[in-house]
Amino acid sequence: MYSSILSERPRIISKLLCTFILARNMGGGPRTFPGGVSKWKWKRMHEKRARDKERRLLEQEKQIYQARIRSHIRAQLTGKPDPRNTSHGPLTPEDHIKALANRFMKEGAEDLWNRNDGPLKSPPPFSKELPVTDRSSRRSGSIGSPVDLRKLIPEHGNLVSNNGIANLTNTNCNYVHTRNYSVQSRRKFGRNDSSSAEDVSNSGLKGNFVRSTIRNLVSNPRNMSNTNVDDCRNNKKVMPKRRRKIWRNESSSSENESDWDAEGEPGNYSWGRRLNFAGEEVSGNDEDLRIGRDVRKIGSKSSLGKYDIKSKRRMLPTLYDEEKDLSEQVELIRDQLSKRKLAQNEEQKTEGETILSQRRFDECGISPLTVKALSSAGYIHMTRVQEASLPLCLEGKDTLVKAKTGAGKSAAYLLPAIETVLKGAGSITNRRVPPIFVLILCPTRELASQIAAETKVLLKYHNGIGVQTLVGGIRFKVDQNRLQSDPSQIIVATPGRLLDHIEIKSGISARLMGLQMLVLDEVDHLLDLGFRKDVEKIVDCLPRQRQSLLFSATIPKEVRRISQLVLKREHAYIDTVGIGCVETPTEVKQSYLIAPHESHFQIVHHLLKEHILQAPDYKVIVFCVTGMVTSFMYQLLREMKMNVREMHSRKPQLYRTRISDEFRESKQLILVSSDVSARGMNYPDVTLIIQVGIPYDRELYIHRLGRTGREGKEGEGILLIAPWEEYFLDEIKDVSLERFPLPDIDPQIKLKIEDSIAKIDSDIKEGAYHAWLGYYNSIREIGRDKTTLAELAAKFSKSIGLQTPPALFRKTALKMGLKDIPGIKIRR
Ligand SMILES: Nc1ncnc2c1ncn2[C@@H]1O[C@H](COP(=O)(O)OP(=O)(O)OP(=O)(O)O)[C@@H](O)[C@H]1O
Repeated sequence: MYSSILSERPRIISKLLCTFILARNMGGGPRTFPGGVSKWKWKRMHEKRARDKERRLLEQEKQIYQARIRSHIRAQLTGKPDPRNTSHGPLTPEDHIKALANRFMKEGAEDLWNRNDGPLKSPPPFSKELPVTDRSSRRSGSIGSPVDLRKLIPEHGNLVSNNGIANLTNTNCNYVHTRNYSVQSRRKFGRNDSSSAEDVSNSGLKGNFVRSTIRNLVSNPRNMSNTNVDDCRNNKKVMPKRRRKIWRNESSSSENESDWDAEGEPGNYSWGRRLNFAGEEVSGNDEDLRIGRDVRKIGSKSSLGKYDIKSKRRMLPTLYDEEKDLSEQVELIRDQLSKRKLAQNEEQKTEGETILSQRRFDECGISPLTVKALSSAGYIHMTRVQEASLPLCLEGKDTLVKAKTGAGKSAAYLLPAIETVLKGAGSITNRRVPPIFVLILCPTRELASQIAAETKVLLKYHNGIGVQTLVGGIRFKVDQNRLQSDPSQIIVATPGRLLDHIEIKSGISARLMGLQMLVLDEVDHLLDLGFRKDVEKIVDCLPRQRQSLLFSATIPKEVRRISQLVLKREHAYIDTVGIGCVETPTEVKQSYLIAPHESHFQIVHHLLKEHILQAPDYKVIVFCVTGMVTSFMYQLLREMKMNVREMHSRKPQLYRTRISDEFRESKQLILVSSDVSARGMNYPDVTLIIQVGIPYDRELYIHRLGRTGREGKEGEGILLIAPWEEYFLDEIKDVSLERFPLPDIDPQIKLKIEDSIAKIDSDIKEGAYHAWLGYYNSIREIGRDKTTLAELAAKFSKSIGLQTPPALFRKTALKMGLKDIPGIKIRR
């Protein structure tokens, strides 16, 4: 049985095979096709071609739609020819679309072109948000129907007619699809609008999403729009909003896009949206999600760094609010501060007028006898500088004080000085030499006398306490006798004379060993080159355990530094002027006049005459640059019948003291002075200061001017300079000066002055005028011929009868860029 089956086996197998093969339905077509390809291969090839064609048509559709949009935009700009295309006029929208159709579809485009598909007459439903479209400016004459794609795609008439119309009417999806697609193709191929769809599909559209969409379209064309919309919706589901923002960051190509994006329509998540940062297509399946994650990663804050434009938006609202609150508060505080400052300024102004504070002397803990003396002198309330400095000075602290001229600085150091003496006198036990408890140094004799006089007023009720001056111009022997007969605890001295006493060992050094307080009035001047060495020597002779008080209206930076020579490291600095404020008195009107130096005498005379007319109780100081010029000016004004006095270093001390006292007490008087009266001198109620010629420096200008407007009173200051002295105005540019026009001088007065000058020059002060002119001319010559400086200096010194030229001469020369004058000692 088995053997028969085995023998029959080949036959059975062949029969079965035959049955199986013959039973198959092979279809009616040929088994092979041209080129020897099988039926299946043939079929696949055709399917592929159909897909490609479909894809191409879709691309054309998109590009034509884009062209319509562009054309629409151009339609609005009609009449504005493209500046780049100067040889041709602008195309009409129809021509433009036609040309594009020709370009995209090559053959037969003319026939395919539907004239009714001209520029968009009305936007598609989804283009409501199209911002570039100015509806009012839309051109008429075009037909409003959408592009008839049936004519463009005859082979798939049905398919595309459904889809084309659906695409246009149905949705943002397709529109966005198209736009994004174009973005993508621009990314990939640059701005090559004519790139074929094939190129695009070959190079860029490789994502599953694209493939599945096209496959879907081919297999079931009717579903195209739905498929896309569905896909879009699906995409929306899978794509979180944040990803959309990242996309927006990257795509900056169109304002439309951002608007549409903001709407959040489904179409926003179409093909174009699926680009990664490299511009590659990203599909919507799992792989896409992974890529999407990558996209997120690439676009993360850390990767974008400073280019992350969202970083600002990410600020927590609370933080932002806090910051806003804070800035509002800061503004409020600033506002309040400026108001307070204004109020303070007002207050200061009012206080400045009276210079007095609210604090009384009996509140500050000084001796009742001193308070009594103050009261009888009419001092009840402290001035501002006294209020600020007294507590520290009375504590025994080293202090550097800056306060405006006429602010009451003298009393501010005299009161602690008296207290020091009182304390020191109480602690004396059987000393053989009566100690000097307080030493006050000042630069001029007149100032020393003035300080001593003021001290005496304050010591009125203090028996046994005395003050004595040691100044030049008095016979040395007289000084010595007084020191022996009346050993005072307070000495007011000029540095030169005190040093003389120390050097000849008159016994003063021993007395100075008990010194407890050193005061430097006009400290900036005392520590200036002219005095510094003398001051240093004096300080070296003084005990280290002492209190030092330094006062001035002007304290330049270098003086602050040098003041360490005298002050302890831990000293106090009081500045009642204020940082950035000018030291000149607020109530003084300042002006300047530039005139040739030959006319200065006439101008001074004219100014004085005018002032006398305006202020019957006039009291004027005229400052001149040298003693010689001062003397000459005095002579001239006296010749012109003016009530005038002179004050300069060429006059004997007794005369100077007498004149100083007289001027202090008088009214209707003119004092012509050199700089001996410039600092510290307290001549009450001076109405006008005239400075003829530039002062040595800015500080001297302030001190000269400070002889008026004291105690907050009103005053006036005029600076009269020659044209070459104009450079000085730069040095005082922070001070507000008004320029005066040149006055018209009466020719008769002019003649009279010229006669007087001639008379003085020949009869009274031989050569003085010429010396004065020589001074100016010499300085002018320095500017012209720098090599002759030494000669000029010598000539000038000789011409004015001096051994050495004045400091101003040297300073001016230096300012003009000259080297120092060799071998000539400078005189101050
Ligand atoms: N507490 C006070 N009450 C009233 N008057 C005062 C008081 N203190 C000082 N004075 C007066 O103020 C005027 C100016 O004082 P003082 O000469 O001390 O000024 P200063 O600041 O030293 O000026 P300068 O810087 O020119 O030397 C003087 O006439 C003085 O009598």
